Parts: sequence; structure tokens; C-alpha cells
Amino acid sequence: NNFYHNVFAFSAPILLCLYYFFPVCKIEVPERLTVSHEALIKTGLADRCISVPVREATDADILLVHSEEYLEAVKKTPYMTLEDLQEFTLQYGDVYFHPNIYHCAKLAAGAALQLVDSVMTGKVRNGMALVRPPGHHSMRSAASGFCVFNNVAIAAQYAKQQYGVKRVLIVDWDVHHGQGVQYCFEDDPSVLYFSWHRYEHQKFWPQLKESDYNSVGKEKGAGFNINVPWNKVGMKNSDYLSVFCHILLPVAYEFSPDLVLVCAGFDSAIGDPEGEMCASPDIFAHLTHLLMNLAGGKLCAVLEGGYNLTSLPQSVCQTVQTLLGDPAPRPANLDGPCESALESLHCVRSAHRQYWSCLKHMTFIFTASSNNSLLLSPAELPTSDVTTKRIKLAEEEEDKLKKVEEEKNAEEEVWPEPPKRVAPAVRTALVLPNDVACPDGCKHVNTSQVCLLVLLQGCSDVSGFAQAVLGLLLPLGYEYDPSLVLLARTPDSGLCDSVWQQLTGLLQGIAQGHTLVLMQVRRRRRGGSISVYLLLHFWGGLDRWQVF
Ligand SMILES: CC(O)(O)CCCCCNCCCN
Ligand SMILES: [Zn+2]
Repeated sequence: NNFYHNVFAFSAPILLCLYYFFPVCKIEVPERLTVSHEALIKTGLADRCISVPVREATDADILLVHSEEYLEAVKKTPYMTLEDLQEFTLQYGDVYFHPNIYHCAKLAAGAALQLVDSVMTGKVRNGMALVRPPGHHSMRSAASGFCVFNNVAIAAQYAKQQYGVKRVLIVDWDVHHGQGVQYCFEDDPSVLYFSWHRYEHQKFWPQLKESDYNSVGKEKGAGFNINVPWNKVGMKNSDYLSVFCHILLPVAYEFSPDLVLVCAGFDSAIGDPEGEMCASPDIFAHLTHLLMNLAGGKLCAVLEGGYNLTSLPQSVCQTVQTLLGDPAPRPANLDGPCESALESLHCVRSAHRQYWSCLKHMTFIFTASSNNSLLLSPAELPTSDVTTKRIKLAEEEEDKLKKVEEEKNAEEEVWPEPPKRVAPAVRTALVLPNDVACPDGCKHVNTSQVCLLVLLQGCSDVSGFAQAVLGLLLPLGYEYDPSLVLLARTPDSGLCDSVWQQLTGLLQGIAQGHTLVLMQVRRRRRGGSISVYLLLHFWGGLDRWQVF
């Protein structure tokens, strides 16, 4: 007791001056990782994953993105006096330096690289790195927004250098704009950066003009930087899904990446003090599922933000459970995108239509009355002055509603627990004609799952696929929310195998994955059919098929 008493007495003044010198960050706290990890353990998800050891990023790794002088400066921070450390911190915005943060920042970047190694070498199909400090705000020679090294930008450059990856898609669903990633790749057509972020017409941090929809990239990189500004808070599941269906997915399919990296920030979920959005944690199951069909499933998610210690672990679990292949839950209350989201969506599409053929053909009207469907009706895009006028209207309306908004947010946000997602041990049934050999690894069982949906004809090329499937079938399917999906394919459907494979993958995000495929198959020399094997392979191997 005596000892503790003395120690405390002696240390109190130091602690006080520490707090004086070092404002402690209230939201980027260690508990973010512990509650997320505990939730993964409690739900049994951790046991279904392999844990990959971390390593420190080397100087060479860090110099893939950052300058020598910045790295040398950060290297000195562990040895700085309190005053020097505070001085060093003040030169950057919203970042907190501690004598140990250099070590932690190297571990965060190194963890992302270990994940890239595991995915690119085929050791795992996909994965998630739970790291602190985050990375997407840090720039070539500057820390920013809790970020020291840009974990995901380093991972992208590393994948290109170490594995010859030609095209990397970075999806940033964090509620803040990852300006550090944008600056790193804005003239680089091999990296497509997509970010949505709270913007409120440049009123929200980091308050950059270049976070708006008309920053499309530079020189050779024009078209490869997509910013979706949220000019209002309270964005919901429908807003997120609409942007995926009508902007990100069509472009991503046209870009055809070899690797998908996710700046997985969960401050875009309900309850977050920074985002003030209303999307439920289970939406990340759908966002993850929709991305898993790209790049042959090679997906690395790296934690960025997420500051509500209830919705963060829920969102992390929804993401990891989907990465494990479990079907997504039925999406909660899809009631169509709000007017402000539609406005942003149209602005982004018009800014990018010159770069992407999938956006060229699809033109949409900005309906005066709020559109109550995930589908968008085709017509002329608003010209910029129409958009400006609408933004004015939106601002006036917004100022009027601001008070209401504050009162609403003043109450503690509450939301239902994400629904339990149980995946049967044997996941898929295969109905085969009697005389077709049963593929090895399947087993004959009597149980069955049956499903219902009519398949559109003739979307064999990317833009046809984008229009028919991504712009119509998928939003329709989400909105219709069937409990059953039936995919029917006849040899004359004109669907090439890869489109067919994508289709079956994407539509598993609907009806909790309950899908039946009816195929009139072509014969192969040894019986069976190339399409059936392709499908078997794609759907995660033969071991989970039931054969009738
Ligand atoms: C990884 C991340 O994007 O979540 C970091 C967000 C930093 C936000 C800084 N807040 C600034 C508030 C200004 N008073
Ligand atoms: Zn954030």
C-alpha cells in the first residue's frame, strides 16, 4: 500500500502534466480492438478463422508511400521529450503522438501486408486486419486524423510490387474521406479508389474541396478516383446499397481488379459519434458479399475508424461472418435512397460517365418527389446548374431541419441486434439427371432447399451485365426481398460462364443465400458439364453439395 501510495502521489503531477500536454483522444481508444476481438471470440467466428502473425512494416514497405524525411521524423518520436513530442504533433491535424505510436503504426501497416501475403499466396481466400492506428488519412509527408502510416495505400503498392498485381480496387466505406489514399493514387490508373464520406458541402472534417464528387483523379488517373459525398447525416442501408448497385459495382466490374482492399471503417454505422449515420451493422454483410465476387474473391479488409463500442463489434462480426462464406441476413428496412443520396449519386455518375462505359448508357432522372425505390428511373442527368440550385434548396431545407436533427441525435441511438445468421452444415443441393455422374465429393441426401427468381436473358458482356444485373436485378431483388431464389439457365441463354458465375455469386446476397440453380447442361466427354463443375468450384468446393 505504502509503495502504491507513494508512487501515485509522485506520479500524479506527471500524469496531470501529461494530460495538459497531451489531450487524450476520447474516441480512438484501445477498447475498439478489445471489444471487437472479444465479439469475434464470443460469436465463435474467431475459431473459424486462422490468425496471421503480425510483423513490423520495414522502412522499404513504408517508403512505398511515404517520404524519407517523414519516416525519419516519425522514427525520432520514441526518443522525444514531452515538449518535442507536443511540438511534433501540433504540425499535423487531429493526430495524437505517443512515444509508442511509431511501433504501433509499423505493426498496423505490417499486419495489412501480412494479410496481403496470406491472400496473394492462397493461404487464405480473404481476411480482415484489426489494427490501430488507422491509416487512410495519412499522406506522403504528413500524419492526419489519427493516422500515421497509410496502411491500405502501402498494402496496394506492396501487392503491385511483390505480386505483380495489375489492378487494385480500394473501397473506403469509412465515414471520413481517405484523402491520403486519394492523393497517393490520383494519377495512377492501376488503383481505383472509391470513397463515400460525410461531407455536408465541405462543412465536415477534413473539409476539403477535393473530397467532392468532381475530384475524379488526374492525368492518367482521371476516372480512377470516385468520391461520393454524403451532404446529410442519417444515411441508411438503402442509400449505401444504391451507391453500390448504381456506381461502385458497375465500375468495379468494368475495372476488373486482381485484388480488392477495403478501408473498413465502421464509423459509417448507426450510433457512431463521428458519422451520425443510420445504417445498421448487418449492411456490412451485404457490402462485403457484393465485393467478394470480384478479383476471384481475393479481398483484404483493414480496420480504419469506428467509435461506437456497440455497433463497431457488431459490424466487424457481420463483415467477418460474410468473409467466412455465411449468407447475409435479410437487409433491414430497405425503403429507397433519400433525396440527398440520389443527388450525390447523380452528380458522381455525371462526373464519371465519360470514363466508364457502364455509366455512359444508363441515364437517370432526379425525381422531384423523393424516390422510394432502390431502382432509379432513366432520363437526362441534371446539368450542373440544376444541381447547384438543388444544393441551394437542400441547404435551405437542411438549415430548417437542423434543429430537428439535433434533437433526434440528442437521444441515445438504439437499434436491434443483428439477426442470427445460421448456415446449415451442408450448404448446397445439386439436382442432377439420373444418368449424369455425381461429381466426386458430393453425397446423396434427401433434404432440399428450393428458391424462386426469373433470370434475365442476354447480358453476356460487362455493360449488359452491369445494366441488367447490377442496375436492375440486384436492387430489385434486394427491394423485393424474396425468401427464395431460383436461377434457370438454358444452353441458348447467351450467358457466358464467367457472367453466369458472377450472377450466382451476387444473387446469394439475397434470400439469405437460399438459391436453387436449374441448368440444362451441355454434355462433357465424361458426362456432367463444364458449367456444373464451374459452379461447384465457385460455390466453395464440392464438399458442401447435396446431390439428388
Ligand atoms: C480513421 C478515421 O477516418 O475514422 C479517423 C477520423 C479522424 C476524425 C478527426 N475528427 C476531427 C474532429 C474535429 N473536431
Ligand atoms: Zn472515419
